[in-house]
Amino acid sequence: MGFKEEILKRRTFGIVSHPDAGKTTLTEKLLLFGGAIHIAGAVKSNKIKKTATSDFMEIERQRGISVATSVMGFEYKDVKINILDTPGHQDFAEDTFRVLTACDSVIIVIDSAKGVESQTRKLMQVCRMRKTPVIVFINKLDRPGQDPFDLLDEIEKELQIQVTPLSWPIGNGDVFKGIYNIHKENLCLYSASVQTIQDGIEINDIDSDELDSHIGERSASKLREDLELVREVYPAADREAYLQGQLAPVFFGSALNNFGIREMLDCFIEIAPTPLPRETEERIVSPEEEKFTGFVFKIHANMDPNHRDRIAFVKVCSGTFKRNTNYLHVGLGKNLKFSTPTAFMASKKSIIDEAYPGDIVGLHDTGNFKIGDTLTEGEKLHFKGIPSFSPELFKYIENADPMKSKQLAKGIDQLMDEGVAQLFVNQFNNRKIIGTVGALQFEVIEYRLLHEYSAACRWEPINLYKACWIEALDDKELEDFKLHKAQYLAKDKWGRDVFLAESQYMLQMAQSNYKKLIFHFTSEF
Ligand SMILES: Nc1nc2c(ncn2[C@@H]2O[C@H](COP(=O)(O)OP(=O)(O)OP(=O)(O)O)[C@@H](O)[C@H]2O)c(=O)[nH]1
Repeated sequence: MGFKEEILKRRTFGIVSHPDAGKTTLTEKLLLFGGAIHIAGAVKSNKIKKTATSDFMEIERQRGISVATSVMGFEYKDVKINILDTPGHQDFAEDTFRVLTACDSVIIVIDSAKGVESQTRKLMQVCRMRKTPVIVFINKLDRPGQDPFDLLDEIEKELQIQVTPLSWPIGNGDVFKGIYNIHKENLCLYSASVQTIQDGIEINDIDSDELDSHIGERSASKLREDLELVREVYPAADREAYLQGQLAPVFFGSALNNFGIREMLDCFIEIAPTPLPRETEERIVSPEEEKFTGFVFKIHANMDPNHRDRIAFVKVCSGTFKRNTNYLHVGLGKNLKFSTPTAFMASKKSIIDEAYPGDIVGLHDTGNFKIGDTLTEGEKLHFKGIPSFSPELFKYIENADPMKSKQLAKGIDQLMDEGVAQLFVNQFNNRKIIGTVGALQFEVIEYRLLHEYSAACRWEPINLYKACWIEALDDKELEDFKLHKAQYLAKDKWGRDVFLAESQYMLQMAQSNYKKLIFHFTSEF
């Protein structure tokens, strides 16, 4: 197979959801279609349950598992599909945002009873920023849920995207009868007891009695009414609009019962984008370019505390990645070669000789990589689009063991490279502030510093509302701001100016007093 065909064959996407909506279950069922796994239950959830907050062994164990489940590849109808799994727990949402930067499209799972939840909203915000094509899977139709029209309304309103249903549910909960596949114009009947996947029944004319004979008169007339309304209210499927991130096809089903998934998967391989061009600070890189480029979007620490090595996940953006070949690590300005690059097929890892655009390669790393690093065949490129978000929680980190200050500094450095949390250094007093999305991260950092770096840390409270990246439209105003707010200024890991706002009021005051400064909640603007 030629290089071009290899690219056209690939679809790399992420599955995201609010915890418990059914992401892991859906992933597992998708893998079953690919024949990548043969039994249900083979994919472990990498969820960290709330009850495990202080159970560090559990966290460690989970971290180990999610190395294998972070990336899963499988083939379906001659298409090579790479699924990127994302942590469900919101304390690790930052990790999810970064994984999204390596996806060419996204499937969002929504619980039909709960509708759009907080995490979904946040994740969609990232997709919108990046104009990522999105497919929505409304799950758990076997349980009582909301009216489908209400759900679609909520999705449009809350996620700010137009939708077009491509399948339609017939009832839900105890009276769930199946779905009508609008895309293919056929009927799939649901049976809680029969889990094998049935072929859809072709219904050429939904006004025919045939429909009644399958689902009963009442459901048939309700379905006809619903479909008429669907046609009137929602735009027709439009691949271009989907690819632009403006229109989300919606499917209904039950992941647990493997129902409604094939319909989505068949549509997915038809419409989902092949590997997309990527923006770098210097130029746009097209996947068809001959020379290899890629970037690190995730770093995973290994389980074994005696070996400090980690796995850096690299998304291949262009050209062919080859084993044992020298590549330029642009950040370090140094050539590196990799003798054991790994690919992830379902839950097993294997060493590969080559990888193509769209693929994810795992590289053993002894501390060379940080998130966002670029590898090329010599060109100095910097891939854009790895955002940091203003954390929700902040604490000063202090050294609790003066004999180990070097270890602590190194540990903090490496954990930040991994993207476990964000470090801000206050420019006024030089104190280090760690910002996280959730409380669990502080515990993880403390635990890992101790066990992986033999360093002890202590947390001290700091009263902060937000850390905002400053964009100055006027240098004078920035200077003036820095002079007056010296105590509240910090640098992030990249040396960018950050304003530490103690309260919403303080931020609003800054915004109204300094009109030519823009305060951003994400580092990418
Ligand atoms: N009734 C029903 N339950 C489902 C369905 N899909 C998933 N579940 C259940 O919902 C719960 C959560 O499913 P998971 O797949 O673990 O959810 P998740 O989104 O991966 O959760 P996180 O890993 O926390 O993000 C599990 O108990 C599943 O068995 C479904 O279609 N119907």
